[in-house]
Amino acid sequence: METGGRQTCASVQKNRRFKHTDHIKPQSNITQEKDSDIKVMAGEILETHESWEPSIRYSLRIERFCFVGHKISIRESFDSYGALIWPGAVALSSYLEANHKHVSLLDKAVLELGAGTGLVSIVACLMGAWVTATDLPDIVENLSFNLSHNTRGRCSYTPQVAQLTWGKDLDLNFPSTIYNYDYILCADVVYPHNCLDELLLTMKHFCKRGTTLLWANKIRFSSDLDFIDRFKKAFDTTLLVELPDEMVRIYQATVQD
Ligand SMILES: C[S@@+](CC[C@H](N)C(=O)[O-])C[C@H]1O[C@@H](n2cnc3c(N)ncnc32)[C@H](O)[C@@H]1O
Repeated sequence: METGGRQTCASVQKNRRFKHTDHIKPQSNITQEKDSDIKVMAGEILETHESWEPSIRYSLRIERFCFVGHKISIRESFDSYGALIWPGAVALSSYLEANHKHVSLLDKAVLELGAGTGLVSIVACLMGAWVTATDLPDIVENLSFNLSHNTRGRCSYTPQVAQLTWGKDLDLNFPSTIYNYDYILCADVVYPHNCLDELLLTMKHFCKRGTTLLWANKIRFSSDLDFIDRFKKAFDTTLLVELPDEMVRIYQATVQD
């Protein structure tokens, strides 16, 4: 059965297998690129990112993937960062599928931050996890649709969807005494926005002893590298994957000893 990625670019995605690596390449050659996978025109590395806006230039459509032996169709929407499937989501989904023995999600409690259209949460759910996918209030309707559409009748656990604005009311809505997760998943949550402090705070809130955080991100800007420095100071981190062509890295983080 076909497996492993976006069906519209199967030759690229189908046989991709990610392996653990300790190697990291310098990012000095990050340049402007057109990412035809997600139809977003990313800007070049900037010292400041005030002028950066993604240029979304396509019509509403369904993206089709095949992961863990299941066909997945994702309904994208308009006018929001959470309306598109970003490269980090494809990379993290591929990583989870390829490393299912190392990262066993079976019967694990999984939380996704900034889930967007829901691809990563769907893959985690199909791998047997009890998943809560979270995002901003405006995003959760399409997120719920995609999760429900792709997991109904296929999964042991019905995925949950919750509104979660980074840094907001975490102790109130997600008190650590009640909400404990085995895995926190994040894909392309770092890009030029003014909530990076709140994002790191939220990662720290959920990543407790016994939790593993997996974060996949396309590295575009100097501000992304700054966040990586802060991320490394906040957690014990390992670079699991680096995809130079896609400029995507996947980090694993656990609480510091
Ligand atoms: C670049 S998109 C990535 C979406 C998805 N993870 C993917 O890789 O396809 C960033 C996501 O973070 C969410 N987000 C941005 N700011 C947020 C905030 N302050 N609180 C919660 N989610 C936020 C957006 O709504 C969006 O879904």
